[in-house]
Amino acid sequence: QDSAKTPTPESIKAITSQVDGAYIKANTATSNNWPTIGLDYAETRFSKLNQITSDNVKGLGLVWTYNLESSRGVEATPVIVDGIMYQTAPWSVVHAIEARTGKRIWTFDPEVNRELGYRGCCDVVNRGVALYKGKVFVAAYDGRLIALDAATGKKVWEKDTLIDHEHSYTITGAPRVFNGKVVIGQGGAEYGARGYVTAYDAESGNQLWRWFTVPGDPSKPFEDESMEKAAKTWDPAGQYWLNGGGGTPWDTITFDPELNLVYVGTGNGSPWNRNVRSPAGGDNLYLASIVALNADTGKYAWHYQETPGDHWDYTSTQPMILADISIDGAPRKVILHAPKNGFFFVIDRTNGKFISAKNFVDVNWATGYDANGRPVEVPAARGDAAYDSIPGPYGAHNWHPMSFNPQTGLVYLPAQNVPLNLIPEKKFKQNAATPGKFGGATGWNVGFVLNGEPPKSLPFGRLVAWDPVRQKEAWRVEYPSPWNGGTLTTAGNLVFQGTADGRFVAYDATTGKTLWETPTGTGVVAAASTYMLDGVQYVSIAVGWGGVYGMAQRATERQSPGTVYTFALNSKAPLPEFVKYQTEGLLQGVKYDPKDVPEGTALYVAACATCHGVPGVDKGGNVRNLGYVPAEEIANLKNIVFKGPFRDKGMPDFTGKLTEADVVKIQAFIQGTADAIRPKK
Ligand SMILES: O=C(O)c1cc(C(=O)O)c2c(n1)C(=O)C(=O)c1cc(C(=O)O)[nH]c1-2
Ligand SMILES: [Ca+2]
Repeated sequence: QDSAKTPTPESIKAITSQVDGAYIKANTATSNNWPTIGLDYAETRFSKLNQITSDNVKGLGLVWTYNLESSRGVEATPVIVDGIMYQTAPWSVVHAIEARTGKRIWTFDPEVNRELGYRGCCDVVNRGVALYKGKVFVAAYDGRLIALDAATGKKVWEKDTLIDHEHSYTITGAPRVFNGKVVIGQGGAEYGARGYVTAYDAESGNQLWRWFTVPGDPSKPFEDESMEKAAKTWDPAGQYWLNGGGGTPWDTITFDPELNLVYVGTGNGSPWNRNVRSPAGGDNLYLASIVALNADTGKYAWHYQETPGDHWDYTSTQPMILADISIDGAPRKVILHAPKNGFFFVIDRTNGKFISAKNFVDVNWATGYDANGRPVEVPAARGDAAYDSIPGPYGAHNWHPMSFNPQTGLVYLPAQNVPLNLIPEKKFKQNAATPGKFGGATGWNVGFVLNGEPPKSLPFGRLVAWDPVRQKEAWRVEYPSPWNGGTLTTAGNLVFQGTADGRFVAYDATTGKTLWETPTGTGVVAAASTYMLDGVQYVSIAVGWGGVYGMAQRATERQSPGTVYTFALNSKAPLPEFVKYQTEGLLQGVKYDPKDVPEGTALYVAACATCHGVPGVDKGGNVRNLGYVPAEEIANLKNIVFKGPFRDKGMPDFTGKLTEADVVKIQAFIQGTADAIRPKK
């Protein structure tokens, strides 16, 4: 390459210090750069670039790859300005990469204590950085918000954003920056947590405002009027504040420069089960809602609740898109949103008024929405009996970003069903770690027994092209597995998506026809970005299988490290050599007493199942399945469970949480299960 173009700290400083609100707005006119994870403040993920088109995309080839040296889920979209790329990896590690060559500029590891991996429900992922006036902002898994010098990767400031360290708070989301403020939420509502968003001064890190998503302890004063209003929709008999109530805004927070509002997508109830959280019922504001806040003050402006009285982990944290579209002949400023609950929403973003909602997959909890924007519920969905939740808690759409192409008028949406059965827990206790309760030993406490009966719904993964005006599917692509990547759409009439089975694919945006694809080193969950550099259009995607579904499941036999791939027309770099998934045969020969299996089952469900899945039945995702590890490891399980060797990979130390006798029972369950499923000769 032209050495004049090799980035130096001075040149990176000059480039990145230009990035502010005006820059991001100006870039929307050209899409030459990709300065925020969603491309623009509206987070359309629609690029105006059209060098790569549906006619020539078959000539797309690899330019370079960059090894993120990670094994867990990679969820961040690459951010690129003038040849400098910022990408995050698992454990909130930031990489600055030369976009021309794929060479490393710097990396920053916030050194999150790996033993705290279990404090998050859903893999030790990170959804990306925000770039603003020469600084890169990243939220660390352990709750710190960190500002880095974009040129050097050196820390400028760091703030602990957590209100306490007793509840199991973590951060996986990307911060958003606007008007000199950096805003971040957090996760934790599977464990007991109270959600909030906080704005910090981008220069100094000083806290500017904070807004809680749900009311707190009623014996204390309300933080603001919105909390006073919300408290009326909760039943204090549930003592929800002990568990936090939930509403954790763990992903989308979208800034609207035109209306000076910030839209926050709030999370599920904590615990999930409303019958124990708020026994008399109620909407439980502001769970599972879109809430608009004044961007300057953080003051509540309006809300629309997508799932009143959430009962199924139906978060509304899924990425939203701000669009100006014509409905019934009138121009409307809307939010396009597809939360976990399976309905596609069009909301007026000037006032939060419901415009329309339609299910984009089959659902069984509601038959539709009435004219006032309330769901018409199916009573069995809140009953006392075992219930096949469709969508299940993995959502009909999870965090994987969708995109909106104004040329086709279509939204490209990664949809799915992951079957799950919910049995209401009869003797729920706040913050209790009961054997038999999924994740109980590591703090999960949702008020349901999961898969106590085998779910009967069928899994699927699907790319849906959705017309938000007609509320109708235009086309679809079926996949062999749920949990496919986010989407990118372009003026070249293209949709790009990575897949769970390890491919990166380009589709015709109008018809859904497959135009090009390449294999990738592992399953893809993140979304791609595209940008111009020296007159050439590039497409980059970060590949790394994981997230909540990807810890225990897999859909490809490839298991390469997290890797950024960059493509351009007529480029022919060879693909890297892929790493094959290594597995021992089905576990055999560990001695156990069959009488220990029932108790071992309950202990395994509480301590191991969240990450390791079902031994032998699941095949292992980015965390190994214990039915396919060397027999010596299971025979010596206590050496792994107590102060064990995998603590630096995210495994908790179970000292004080399990006893040696418990571990013997868990061994019995693991080997017993492997023996039970072994084909009989
Ligand atoms: O309630 C929460 O606080 C919370 C947090 C997170 C997270 O921070 O990643 C997820 C979820 N919930 C969740 O329900 C979920 O399905 C999920 C998937 C993922 C992922 O990254 O794959 N995170 C989360
Ligand atoms: Ca959740």
